[in-house]
Amino acid sequence: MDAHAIEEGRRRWQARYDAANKRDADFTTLSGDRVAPVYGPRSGDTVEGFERIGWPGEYPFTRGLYPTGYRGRTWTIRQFAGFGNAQQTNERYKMILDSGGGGLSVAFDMPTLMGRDSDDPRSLGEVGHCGVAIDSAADMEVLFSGIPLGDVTTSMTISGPAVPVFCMYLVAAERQGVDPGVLNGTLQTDIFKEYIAQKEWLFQPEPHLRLIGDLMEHCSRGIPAYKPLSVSGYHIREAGSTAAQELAYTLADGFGYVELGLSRGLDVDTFAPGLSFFFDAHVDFFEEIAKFRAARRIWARWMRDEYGATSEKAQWLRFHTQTAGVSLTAQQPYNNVVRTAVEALAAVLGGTNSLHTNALDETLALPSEQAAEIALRTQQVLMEETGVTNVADPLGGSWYVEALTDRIEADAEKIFEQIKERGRRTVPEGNHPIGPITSGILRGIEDGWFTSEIAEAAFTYQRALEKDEKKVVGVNCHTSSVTGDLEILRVSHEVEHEQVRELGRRRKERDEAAVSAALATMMEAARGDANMIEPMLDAVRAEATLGEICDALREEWGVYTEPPVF
Ligand SMILES: CC(C)(COP(=O)(O)OP(=O)(O)OC[C@H]1O[C@@H](n2cnc3c(N)ncnc32)[C@H](O)[C@@H]1OP(=O)(O)O)[C@@H](O)C(=O)NCCC(=O)NCCSC(=O)CCC(=O)O
Repeated sequence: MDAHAIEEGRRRWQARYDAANKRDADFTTLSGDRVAPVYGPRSGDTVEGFERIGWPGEYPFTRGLYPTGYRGRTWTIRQFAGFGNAQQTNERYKMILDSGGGGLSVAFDMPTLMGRDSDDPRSLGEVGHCGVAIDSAADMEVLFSGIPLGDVTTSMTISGPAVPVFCMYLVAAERQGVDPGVLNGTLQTDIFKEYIAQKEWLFQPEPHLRLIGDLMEHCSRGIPAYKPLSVSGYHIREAGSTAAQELAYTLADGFGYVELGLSRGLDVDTFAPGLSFFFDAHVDFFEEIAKFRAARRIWARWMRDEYGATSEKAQWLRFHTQTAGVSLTAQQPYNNVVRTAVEALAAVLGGTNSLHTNALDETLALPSEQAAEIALRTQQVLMEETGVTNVADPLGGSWYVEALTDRIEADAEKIFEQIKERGRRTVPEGNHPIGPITSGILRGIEDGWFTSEIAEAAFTYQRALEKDEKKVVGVNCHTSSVTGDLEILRVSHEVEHEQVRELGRRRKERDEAAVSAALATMMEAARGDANMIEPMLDAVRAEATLGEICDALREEWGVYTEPPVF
């Protein structure tokens, strides 16, 4: 790009920066020097390929979504939390909000994630262990008691049974007297990544996609600020993928949901802002920063050029980041604080919109209160002390970071082509029921391609670790240590007994005939084409349980079984 065009861009950025709201904060260095809100090429310089880098707040958004960077608003501190019953988790949420957490993020226990009630025999021993147990709308009401749902943005990490859990959240809001139309938050919902990596699915892919389509339609019509999908690379990376695979599979999944919305006749500029993303921040500092920058650029280009998005918000890739659970070690667990800080810094320098920092004890158990506090304080140290919020995309223009960004983007584009090619093999061009990328994803799930690609990458890394080519402190180098064992959080089995008793009591008190009638109406919708959200909401209002709703759907749609791959 020639010097004149660069100067024009700088002026455009400056005008938008001047017009935007800024935080009332000190934007100087520790020594008191003023710094500019963004840096770019020297005046008069020509920079080849500068249109790929650009300025914060404009297409292709490589340098961030906002002209102000974090001067307008800092990232949301959103700590993922949940354990025991709704009452215990509610207390933890109040502690998080009181200590400066900016939003909530619900972790559900394994039975809830699998759409099973706490008294299901398969739930035995798991209730309240890796998250909070939610059986019905009454639990959701307790979970958010005293927390105004109209004011606090809440993210819920659940995909298989996301839709009935979302209905419980809407009913809890109704019971607080909050108009569901004003709710703002995020539901994970991303079923593609369940088949690809996390493996917590319920139904066959096609009916499940129809249910997600119903959810997208419902939200885009009536809950405009809510993000019904958090397209997740985190679990793909944690399963052992490379950074480029994480990026490419996740963005491809995102394209799949765009194709789903378009196939339902929804307007891309209306529904696309409801697609949000979720990435891992692993320990290779610069590669991660490059990944986040490439993610924004690829998404903006595909949304504009492939899917016809014209509004900026529909081209924006907004993302939450979690530091890499898989990088934490049980050996010398205090080192995990350092890893988490470095990973969190990479997320921030990559422009994350929301962040969770892992607790040092998470390889051993759910975080203790002290470990959760250190994790939260890690973000606060970055935000308040280090000066990283002063300048937007401070690494933009670094030869290394720009080259890495380009390389990861090129690798991702190659993977998109492979996915499309798999789709072409299944369905002839022009006949895709949802879209070409979706056909490729479904084929890749069906024939185990994603799983084996990830397994291959995981194996390559593990071999490198075992040959000492890659190092992990405390594991294959610097192993001697004076630190002792950590106190870890143990969730008592009494929680399970209490939850089962409470569920039994609620079942006795509800109007059985109303529950059966509401479930029957919901199943009629499931068998036809009508949007299922309203009838599901009625079932939830009648206190139908999560297990009852999911079992009815499992019966109709069939349970997914993964094909064996050797
Ligand atoms: C979009 C995100 C990513 C973030 O939403 P947030 O509400 O926190 O932030 P946001 O939308 O970026 O910002 C809030 C509002 O401020 C505006 N805003 C932000 N920065 C601004 C700036 N500089 N200038 C002007 N406006 C700005 C935004 O446009 C938005 O307004 P408007 O709305 O008006 O635009 C959302 O989807 C989210 O919260 N995701 C979290 C997902 C999550 O928690 N997942 C946990 C998974 S945990 C898991 O899976 C477990 C893994 C394990 O196994 O451990």
